Amino acid sequence: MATRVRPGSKRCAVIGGSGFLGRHLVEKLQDRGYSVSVFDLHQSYQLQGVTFHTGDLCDRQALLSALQGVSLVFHCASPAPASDDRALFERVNIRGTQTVIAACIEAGVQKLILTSSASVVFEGTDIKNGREDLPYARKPIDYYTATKIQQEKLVLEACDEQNGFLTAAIRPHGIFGPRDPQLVPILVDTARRGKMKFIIGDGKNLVDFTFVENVVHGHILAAECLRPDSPTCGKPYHITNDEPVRFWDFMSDVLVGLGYSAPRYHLPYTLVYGLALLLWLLTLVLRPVMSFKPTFTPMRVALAGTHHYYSCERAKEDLGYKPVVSLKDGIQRTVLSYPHLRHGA
Ligand SMILES: NC(=O)C1=CN([C@@H]2O[C@H](COP(=O)(O)OP(=O)(O)OC[C@H]3O[C@@H](n4cnc5c(N)ncnc54)[C@H](OP(=O)(O)O)[C@@H]3O)[C@@H](O)[C@H]2O)C=CC1
Ligand SMILES: CC(C)CCC[C@@H](C)[C@H]1CC[C@H]2C3=C(CC[C@]12C)[C@@]1(C)CCC(=O)C[C@@H]1CC3
Repeated sequence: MATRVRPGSKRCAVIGGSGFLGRHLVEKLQDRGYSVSVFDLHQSYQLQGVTFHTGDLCDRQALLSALQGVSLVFHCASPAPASDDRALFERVNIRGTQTVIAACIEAGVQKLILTSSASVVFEGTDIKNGREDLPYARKPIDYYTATKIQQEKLVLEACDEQNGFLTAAIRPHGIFGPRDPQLVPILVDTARRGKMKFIIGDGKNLVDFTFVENVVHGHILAAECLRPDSPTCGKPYHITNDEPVRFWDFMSDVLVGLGYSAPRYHLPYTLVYGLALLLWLLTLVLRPVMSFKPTFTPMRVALAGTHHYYSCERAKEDLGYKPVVSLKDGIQRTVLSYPHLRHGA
């Protein structure tokens, strides 16, 4: 094991710091006086005072050189769920996370905070105010989620108070905000192709959407509360906006805010889910000869048509968490940040 980094040092590294959440985290950490470095496949921006290391997190040597002198690591890298690439998820989220843990220990890092996902307990059926003690999904809804479960277990099991290596996991849900490459762009693309006319199910299902700055806030609180003997050691925390909202109201607010029409016509959930499943199976069969990516995947349909919202009581109690941006303000700031996606732009 390397020489231990001075306890209380404010040197941290963000693995995945070029991504959507990672970059917001880097910016806030810098504001709070941390000295920050980024480890990612690529460098997507420049920020004075931030050092970038490009490399693959599965490469232990590359990680080791990036982690020298770092006391706190945030691991928020993952292949995008939309890639639906089982081998890639297993390589990066499972074996890569084992490499991250080993490199952290070897470099003398003291704290590791993982960005997990609230979806680790979601099996495609209703979850209302779910707490962290719900069992992991036995039948995860996709490969992405299956590997996020393994990843979270690895990180939490690595927590070793005796040897001074402390870990915790943040489970956000439905992150949105400026620069998100996923939720708003996919929504707008679907609307532009005339496919956002339908509501899947009765439209009354409640879901958590979490403004990115609240997710960042949860990560930093977890890192700062993670001390030997603190209740945070080895624990997962739901971090949400604490304002469950009807999935279709949220979608409509974003669409209308950007000048598109809200979906109006209802389609039965089981019909759409069945069709999405058929289409997904077809993409698997046809993959050797052609590749296409359906908009309505079984995972998206399940997310769009069921209740799934989570209690963040544990984060409130252990971390003193409270959302810093309301859902209404978050939606407004998000909509304003995408002028190029406005209707007619
Ligand atoms: N967005 C959401 O709604 C939710 C996200 N999460 C989790 O939050 C985290 C961040 O997600 P988000 O910011 O949305 O995702 P992004 O894709 O924007 O960011 C992930 C970053 O990790 C990088 N990366 C991927 N593979 C590797 C690798 N092998 N080595 C080094 N870097 C790599 C990506 O590079 P590249 O772009 O080149 O692939 C990207 O820069 C993820 O762990 C995700 O599972 C959890 C719940 C909800
Ligand atoms: C086409 C429409 C039915 C839906 C368009 C919006 C969706 C792209 C998003 C709605 C909920 C989002 C979500 C995620 C990705 C984007 C959505 C499906 C995650 C799967 C991202 C990664 C996670 O860990 C969980 C997220 C749940 C919510």
